Amino acid sequence: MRHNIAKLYHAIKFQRWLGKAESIEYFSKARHDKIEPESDPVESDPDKPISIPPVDPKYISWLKEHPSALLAFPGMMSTIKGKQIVVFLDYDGTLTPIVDDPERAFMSDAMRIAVRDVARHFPTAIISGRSRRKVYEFIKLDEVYYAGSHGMDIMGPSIQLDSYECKYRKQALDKQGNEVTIFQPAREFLPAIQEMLSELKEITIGIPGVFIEDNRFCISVHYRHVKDNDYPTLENKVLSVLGQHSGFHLTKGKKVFEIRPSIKWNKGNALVYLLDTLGFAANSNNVVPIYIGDDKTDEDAFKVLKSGGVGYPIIVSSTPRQTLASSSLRDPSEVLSFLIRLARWGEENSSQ
Ligand SMILES: O=P(O)(O)OC[C@H]1O[C@H](O[C@H]2O[C@H](CO)[C@@H](O)[C@H](O)[C@H]2O)[C@H](O)[C@@H](O)[C@@H]1O
Repeated sequence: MRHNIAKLYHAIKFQRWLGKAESIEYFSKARHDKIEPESDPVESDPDKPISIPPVDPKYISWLKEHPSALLAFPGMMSTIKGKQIVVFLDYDGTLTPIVDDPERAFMSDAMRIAVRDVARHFPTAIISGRSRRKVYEFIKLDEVYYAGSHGMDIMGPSIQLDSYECKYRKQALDKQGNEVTIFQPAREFLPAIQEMLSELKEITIGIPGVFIEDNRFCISVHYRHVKDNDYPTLENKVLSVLGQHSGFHLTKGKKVFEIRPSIKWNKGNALVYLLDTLGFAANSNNVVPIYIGDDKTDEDAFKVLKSGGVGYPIIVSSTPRQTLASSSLRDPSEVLSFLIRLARWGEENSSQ
């Protein structure tokens, strides 16, 4: 296992990077994901009669490659027993269903209780594309760590700054008055992000349905409500704003363009940063990270676990998808069942 964690670190060239780096490595050139409109399930109207969808044979065969984490749960736990579990959770599409209005992606009370109960037994972090502040407002739990802006804004365990001197870190107090360390590797991009926000708002004013979300270290341009005819115009306008600012690139999520600083830092790096600052890198032979996420940006974290041969990368999907995850959960309701079981397992095993 120690060898596996070393591989994990090597995979993203982290190796005590935190202690040394004074600047974050930039992409050699701006990388843009291939931009294609994408469909995904949106939470259905609760008043509609329930119809059982036909079983998709492709999904059934995909499940053989990515078995249900619920069915795999007993096997997983028998190998984990005695080791330290650390839980990482994405937000949209994982802890809440995808909904039409990004401002109304509220988490259910049942999910909040399940996440809280998991966090009472295992260190738990949320790693989201949203701003850290926004995701905290949705989750409202003080028991978990938060990494917003796709990992570019982490409020994590307090670390000794003299041994980890770096211009991207600062000490702060959380809402409970506990010392935490804030790590923001894209801090110098903030002025340019504010400029881009104003430019995007102005340039897209004539396109009905566009919603621009300030995620602090990145920007989401939502087009879920944009007419198909207007999509190419919107895409051109977004690319034209991007073209005026060097050091940024575009990725694509669920009906959303995401503009991000071109630094080599993603959800995978955030996962390793949190493991390291939680103190598990030095004593890593007993650590089992579990990461649950539904989107393309979560693949960066899956990749870290897969290449290190450690932990459990779990994708949330009800359709067959190209993924590095080893197992799957169909939707947030299955995520809820998984978290409830995990918390119960933690309860039973902590009292032994
Ligand atoms: O990393 P995540 O926590 O999954 O954040 C990714 C993006 O999630 C949000 O947008 C998505 O969810 C919305 C609410 O369900 C939905 O309306 C939208 O179409 C989806 O793309 C969030 O609003 C974005 O800023 C995040 O980048």
